[in-house]
Amino acid sequence: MRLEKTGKNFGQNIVLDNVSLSLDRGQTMAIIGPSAAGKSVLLKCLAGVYEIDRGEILIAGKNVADKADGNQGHWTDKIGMLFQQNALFDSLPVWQNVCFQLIENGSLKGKQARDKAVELLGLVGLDADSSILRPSDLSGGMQKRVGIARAIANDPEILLLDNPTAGLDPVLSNHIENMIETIAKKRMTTVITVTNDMTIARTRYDFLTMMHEGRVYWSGPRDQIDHAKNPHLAQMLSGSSQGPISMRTQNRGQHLVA
Ligand SMILES: Nc1ncnc2c1ncn2[C@@H]1O[C@H](COP(=O)(O)OP(=O)(O)OP(=O)(O)O)[C@@H](O)[C@H]1O
Repeated sequence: MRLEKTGKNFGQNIVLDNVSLSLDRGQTMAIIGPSAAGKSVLLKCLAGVYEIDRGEILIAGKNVADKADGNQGHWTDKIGMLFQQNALFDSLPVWQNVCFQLIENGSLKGKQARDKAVELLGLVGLDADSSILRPSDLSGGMQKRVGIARAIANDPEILLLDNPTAGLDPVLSNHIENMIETIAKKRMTTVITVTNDMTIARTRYDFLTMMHEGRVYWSGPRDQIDHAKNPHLAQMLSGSSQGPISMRTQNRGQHLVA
């Protein structure tokens, strides 16, 4: 999977600017960065939720962003995504949420789908009883795990996770990160995870990328992190309020702290 000089605007707001990244199958990458850096938009562009305005998204060598080329096909079927707000349907029980895509495309129905959902829920530490509940009956952490179970339901080649451990206790976070690692290594799934947990970012993924104001500020393998001489990265990893990254309002350039 490769992003080549990818760009995305919302009106006048340049949200992704010249983003180039590359991962081989089975490799994993954590993406960090301050609020509004473009992390979620990057994942959504990769998942086909948003179209990019510039550059290329290459999957298995094909530019899937180039509609004219007829390359798009069903590439989004190869992608599983956990959205930041989970995006679960409250009108459906948990098991139908988990197997939503498989039910929709006719791969599974009825008891088969329910059994598959229970199996997937087990992987994320939820018991079978939770499968018949509505998402709103679950705690925030449980909803997050249902979202992860849904993201892996179609055995994706590329797994995109927007803050998978947000709101989870350390034991569960560890369990989820172990599961992500196992999926990546055993199924050769490429994983890109946006996270605010700096320990997870620097220890659990093959590569780390830091974004800031829509650009890649630093990207490299895990063993290079401690040698990086990038003040943005150093500040982000240490969580210091002193440094080049200042607190910003929603609008680019308007700083709360100079
Ligand atoms: N659908 C949209 N329409 C207009 N602007 C958007 C849309 N989605 C995101 N943006 C803008 O794109 C920028 C990047 O947003 P994004 O959600 O990618 O940030 P982020 O790095 O994930 O931040 P956070 O860590 O706070 O979730 C922000 O300025 C945001 O307001």
